[in-house]
Amino acid sequence: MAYAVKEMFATLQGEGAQAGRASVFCRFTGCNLWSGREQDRAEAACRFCDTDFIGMDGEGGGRFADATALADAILACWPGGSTRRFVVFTGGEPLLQIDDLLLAAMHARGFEIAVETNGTLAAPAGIDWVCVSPKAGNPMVQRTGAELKLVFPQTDIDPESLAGLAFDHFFLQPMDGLARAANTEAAVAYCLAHPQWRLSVQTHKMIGIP
Ligand SMILES: C[S@@+](CC[C@H](N)C(=O)[O-])C[C@H]1O[C@@H](n2cnc3c(N)ncnc32)[C@H](O)[C@@H]1O
Ligand SMILES: Nc1nc2[nH]cc(C(=O)O)c2c(=O)[nH]1
Ligand code: SF4
Ligand SMILES: [Mg+2]
Repeated sequence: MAYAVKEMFATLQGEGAQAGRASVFCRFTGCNLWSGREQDRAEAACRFCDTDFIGMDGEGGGRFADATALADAILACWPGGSTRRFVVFTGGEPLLQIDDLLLAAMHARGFEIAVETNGTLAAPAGIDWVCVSPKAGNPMVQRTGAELKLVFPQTDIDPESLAGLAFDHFFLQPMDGLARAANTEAAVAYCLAHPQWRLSVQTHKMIGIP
């Protein structure tokens, strides 16, 4: 299968329990909850997205003909040596495109594989680190994983409704946008009162890296 990739770059994972870790980010084109066009945002199934995932015109983006071609490009992007290789598949919605061939090609190149998903699609087996970030009003199909990272606050999602799911880590990530400061304050207060939850700040935005 061919893969459509918006951009690919080396950076530090900015969010969640892997924050600070050297990574290659592979951002797939397209999402099932928003077209990505600003004129569609107000009516979209997910309305607070902070990401441009349209097209294949970003740094390192393009159409990759098969899993070997994409995996080789990701390896070429990896800045370190032969250990601790780490790829984060994101988007857009990466589970629209990830398949077993791609996972096998990354593992063959010595990569640990992480995925950032909205949880509306089942994750295939073989992903080493599944981060689910549920979106209010949309079905949560993928209900297990390494990390649940809830953008907070979202009307219609009470964190306690998710607190019993089988994840190793539970994070609240303040919703970025005009109300980021107030959302951060609310997330801090929530974590203080509900210590199962930890705060995930988007550290890459603070220090100005992608
Ligand atoms: C752009 S999404 C791509 C992956 C997938 N579609 C998803 O939603 O999880 C990557 C991460 O950014 C989070 N995110 C998106 N918009 C955000 C915002 N305005 N503030 C904070 N986090 C945001 C998502 O919830 C997700 O955890
Ligand atoms: N540095 C960095 N960390 C991230 N963690 C999740 C991101 C995403 O957009 O999926 C992201 C991102 O875009 N940049
Ligand atoms: S599901 Fe993820 S990529 Fe899609 S619009 Fe929402 S935050 Fe953005
Ligand atoms: Mg991002």
